[in-house]
Amino acid sequence: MNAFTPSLPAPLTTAGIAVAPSGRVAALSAGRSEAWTAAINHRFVNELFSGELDDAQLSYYIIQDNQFFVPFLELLGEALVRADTVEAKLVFGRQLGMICSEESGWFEATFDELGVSQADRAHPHLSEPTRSFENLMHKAVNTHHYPTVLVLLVVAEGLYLDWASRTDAPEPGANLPNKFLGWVDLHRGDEFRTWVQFLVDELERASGQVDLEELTRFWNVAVDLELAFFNDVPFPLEG
Ligand SMILES: Cc1ncc(CN)c(N)n1
Repeated sequence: MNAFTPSLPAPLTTAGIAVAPSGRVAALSAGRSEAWTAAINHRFVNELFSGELDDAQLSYYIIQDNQFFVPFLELLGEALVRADTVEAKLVFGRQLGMICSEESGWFEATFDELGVSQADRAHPHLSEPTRSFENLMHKAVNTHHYPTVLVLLVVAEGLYLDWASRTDAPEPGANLPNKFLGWVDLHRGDEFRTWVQFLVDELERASGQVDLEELTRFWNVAVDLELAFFNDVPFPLEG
């Protein structure tokens, strides 16, 4: 990097999440900051913002993401079970309620709008990144280890908050169909930022005495899979 290259925002900071500079989350995120930056600035996100994704591309993405949804719910459920304070359990319970209503509603409305078949909603062919993500989430749930579960939640929610909070994102209420703007809106704003800050703070607190090596393995694979998930959406070759 030369003197004229602006430094890139560190993971989680695009939306103003506070990360202790010498803490565990900063250490975990440092190793995959390039992949994180590549994901939040992906062409998929650019064309979601501009509404240029065609229906086949958006359908491909949401069919796969709908398969991500159930293991993600189970991950949240495991976090609720393993959380060591009542306050944290309440936060997880509220977030479960939100995604089972608002987020699930966006999927259904968008499937209807795009004319996605019942077979593709329920039993699609799973892409390699979707299959690997499912495996990773099941593996994390089966550790029954709160900090490990939190690592996947921080990556999945923090990376989505970061891309949806880019300064070039369409404004709330912009003249853009809900199939695009609705997905952006679900991943930004004060409530979603507060949720991600909670996850980061919980991970910082709960991982204080934990060996970082295993957590780092989960962090790195999760960030790589987020990037692979976007890379998997078919785009015509640029030329
Ligand atoms: C692949 C992926 N990663 C994260 C999110 C946000 N929960 C998501 N919907 N899909």
